[in-house]
Formats: sequence, C-alpha cells, structure tokens
Amino acid sequence: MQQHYYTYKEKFDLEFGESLEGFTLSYYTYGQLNQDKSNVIWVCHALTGNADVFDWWNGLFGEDAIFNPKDHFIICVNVLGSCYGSTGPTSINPKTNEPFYGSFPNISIRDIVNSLNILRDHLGIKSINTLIGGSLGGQQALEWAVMHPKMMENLIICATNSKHSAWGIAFNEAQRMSIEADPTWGDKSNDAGVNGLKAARAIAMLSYRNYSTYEETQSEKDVNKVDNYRASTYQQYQGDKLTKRFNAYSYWTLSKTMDSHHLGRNRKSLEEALQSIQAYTQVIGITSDVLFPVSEQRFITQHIPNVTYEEITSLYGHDGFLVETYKIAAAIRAFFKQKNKKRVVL
Ligand SMILES: CC(=O)SCCNC(=O)CCNC(=O)[C@H](O)C(C)(C)COP(=O)(O)OP(=O)(O)OC[C@H]1O[C@@H](n2cnc3c(N)ncnc32)[C@H](O)[C@@H]1OP(=O)(O)O
Ligand SMILES: N[C@@H](CCO)C(=O)O
Repeated sequence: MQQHYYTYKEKFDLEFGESLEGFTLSYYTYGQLNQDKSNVIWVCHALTGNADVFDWWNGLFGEDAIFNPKDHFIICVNVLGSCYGSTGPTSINPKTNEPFYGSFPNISIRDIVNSLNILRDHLGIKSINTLIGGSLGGQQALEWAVMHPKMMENLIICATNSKHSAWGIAFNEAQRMSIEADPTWGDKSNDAGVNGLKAARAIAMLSYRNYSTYEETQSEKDVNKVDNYRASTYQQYQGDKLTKRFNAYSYWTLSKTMDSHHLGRNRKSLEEALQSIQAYTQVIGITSDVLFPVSEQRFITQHIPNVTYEEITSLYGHDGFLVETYKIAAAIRAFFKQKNKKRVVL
C-alpha cells in the first residue's frame, strides 16, 4: 500500500458557482498498473470513509480477496470536503491563509467526480476496469458513469440511489441541526461543533441500522434496569467514536453534498441519465436498509441498459454494505461470471 498526494494548481470551478484555487487529493494505491493499464479497480468511499480501502472494506479488498494487489491496481481517493488529507474545511484557504472552516464552498457529487477524473488523467489511466462504491461512494460512481460513460468497463454500486431522497435529506438536516445547536459551531477551530457532531452520529446510527439491529445487539438483559441502558451507552459510544476521527465542518459539508445528489439535474431526466450508462453494471441492495431502501436500487436497475441486480440480507441495515463483505464478494464473483448474460428485468 502506498499513500500519495496530488495537487491540482489551477482554478477549479464548482457546480454551484463557487470555485477553489486548486485542490489536493490524498489517495492510496495497492498493487501495480499492468502494461496496458487495464487492471484498474477504482473505489469511491462513503460519508466518513477514507482512502485506506483495505482497512474499511477488508474482505472485499485484501491480499487474498476478490480485489487484490496481485491482480489489480486498486486506487481509493479521499474525497474533496473530507478530513483525511484532501482539501476540505480544515484546509488552508489560499485566499486568506487561514482554514476555510464555515467558508468552505458547497460542493456537489459532480465536483467530486471532476476532481477524481482530473487525478485519473494525471495518472495516465485511460480506462477503469471496475468502478465500485457504496452509499455516497455509489452516488459518485453512478455520476461518473453518467458523466463519462466510456470510462469504465464495469460498475458496481451498493446501497445507493440515483437522487437523494426526502427521507435521506431529512435525516441529514436533523444531523446538521444538532451540529448547528452546538454553541461552538462556527468557531474558527478544528473542534467546533464537536458535541453537535456526537449527537449527529447518534441520529445517523438510527438510519444506518434498524429496529432489528438494535433489538438483536442492544436490548437490555437486566429487567430491573431503569437507566443507563445498553442502547443508550451504545449511542453515546458511537457518537464519541466518530468525534475522535472526523471533523464537524467536513461532516456538515459532505451531508450537503449527499443531499444535492441528483443524476437528473440539468439533464433531460433521471431515467435518461441512467439509460446513458454504458458500463456493465451490478446493483446491490441490502434488504434491511432503511436509509437507501431497495426500492431505490430497483429503480436504478430498471433504467441501466446492461445490468444485474442482487439483494443481500443483513442484520446491519444500510451499514450492511460495509459489514457483509463476504456476501458482497460472492455476489460480485457471480456478476463477473454471468457478465455476458442478459439483463435482469424486475
Ligand atoms: C481512521 C479510521 O478509523 S477509519 C474507519 C473507517 N471507517 C469508515 O470507513 C466508515 C465506515 N465504517 C463504519 O461506519 C463502521 O466502522 C462499521 C459500520 C463498518 C462497523 O461499525 P462498528 O461501530 O464497528 O460496529 P458495531 O455497531 O458493532 O459497534 C461496535 C463498537 O461499539 C461498542 N459497543 C457495542 N455495544 C455497546 C454498548 N452497549 N455501549 C457502549 N459501547 C458499545 C463495541 O465495544 C465496539 O467498540 P469498538 O468500535 O471500539 O471496537
Ligand atoms: N457508516 C457509513 C454510513 C454512510 O454510508 C459511514 O460512516 O460512512
């Protein structure tokens, strides 16, 4: 594994009218590019993920996994707006020589894809063998496949959607309200909004999991207990855990990025955007996902021309796309095997 940085020094215009004076992307690579550069597996990470895909998608990516450094050149890039080395709210704004914090521009999934595509070009990669992502990562992968339909041979998207739902936006708004209610929010400090972020993650967990997950893993064993329930300490713990590795400004920014995801924006329609995808596509849904319900992946499947669809069962709801790596790997193996068969009609 190697960690790299790439800095783009030109003005970078953003979809919603603002611009960045260049940007830096932090990215990890595993394995070597083969001679004809045909073994590229490009991974797009989710909301709080980072570029070290062998760490967070272990089982799908690894020495002996389906995507491995012996056969593939694997690349994963920390997205713009995040806080793991790429340009984001805690980076220095070259115009002021101070961190952006609250002045970081509103960035879209298309902006993220444009930045990834600039890096791809810089690396001399003409085509991507397989582009893969889940959740916010799936939104990027879908957008990339619409913006550059000839760029990737295979597209694998998991627990994602073609436009962010009212339900998803409402969850994100509730989380932003928590962050904004923190009295330190707006401070010019990396710790601004930290308690709000803790509450936001606790809210988010309710959407990443579901009733059954909590019932199975956090139900109270002690019938006489009347406070400090397991479910309560779990929520506190998960909130705290995120604050130790993520920044509230980045979280706020990327939740906005997720909200504005819409493949149909300034195009004829959502359906036509999906129809324009040329990659051979596998769509994977998690049956217990309440945040990106399978109806969203079924919709995507109905409109992409060359597609297969797989539903996976999991106790973990939306987070199943991160947890069920062996089931997902099995589905992907089957996808590659049946690549030349006809599309599944739902
Ligand atoms: C630098 C980095 O860390 S990068 C990490 C990369 N992360 C990403 O890419 C984001 C995606 N990953 C995730 O969102 C998560 O890691 C997931 C979904 C894959 C797994 O979620 P987890 O939180 O690990 O699983 P789970 O819900 O079972 O919770 C387990 C944790 O809760 C703790 N816990 C469980 N029950 C309770 C409880 N009742 N009270 C308090 N703590 C509890 C466990 O001790 C465990 O703690 P640990 O994480 O310190 O080991
Ligand atoms: N657990 C995931 C959920 C969003 O897909 C994350 O934190 O990125």
